[in-house]
Amino acid sequence: MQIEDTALPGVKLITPRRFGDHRGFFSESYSRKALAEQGIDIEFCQDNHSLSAQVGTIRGLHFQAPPHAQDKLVRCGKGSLFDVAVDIRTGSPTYGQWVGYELSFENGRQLLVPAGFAHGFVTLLPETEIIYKCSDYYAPETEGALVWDDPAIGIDWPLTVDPVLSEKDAVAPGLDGFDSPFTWTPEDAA
Ligand SMILES: Cc1cn([C@H]2C[C@H](O)[C@@H](COP(=O)(O)OP(=O)(O)O[C@H]3O[C@H](C)C(=O)[C@H](O)[C@H]3O)O2)c(=O)[nH]c1=O
Repeated sequence: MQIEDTALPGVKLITPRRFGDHRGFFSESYSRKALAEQGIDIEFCQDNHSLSAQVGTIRGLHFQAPPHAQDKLVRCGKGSLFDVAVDIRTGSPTYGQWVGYELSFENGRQLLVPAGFAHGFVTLLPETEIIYKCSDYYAPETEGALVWDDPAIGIDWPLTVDPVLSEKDAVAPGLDGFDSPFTWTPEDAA
């Protein structure tokens, strides 16, 4: 398994090994032990799986606030998507900055999105399925959202069509005036 740092400390790009043969491939898509051996020891408790039928479906930018903040380990089970993490920790040197990567069935890549980061994605193929592990349970009373196209964040979405959005996502607020429930500490830089 390959683990790569990104421009946002804590956000990691993870590529599990695939064993190909005449039948196809086998991959350990998740191993707590393998991650812990590389310093990533998270106790995930909930798996999420969603299907987005249309290209250009954007889900996000979402987060859960403490005490139910979620680390997420995201992968694409079918199709392709551009997965984005945004640093929303007050005081962080990278506050409001984002990283994005194509996760697809083909490339098998995964993105670790720690608590303190908003998460969202846009689909690049029809019938795309996202599967992700969460380190805390769904707690709708703690959910928060930021609007996908906030110029203050400036995500360069690979969009070729008008986005397909939920009603909630279409009216989410921007970063201006956002009172983040997360605070960065120097230990986060470690
Ligand atoms: C997130 C969640 C939702 N739900 C129910 C609530 C709604 O009735 C339905 C759809 O929820 P929502 O429209 O919030 O789904 P997404 O827009 O895909 O939200 C997710 O999108 C981005 C990409 C995320 O990272 C979050 O996990 C999550 O916010 O599923 C549950 O029952 N459990 C859950 O954990």
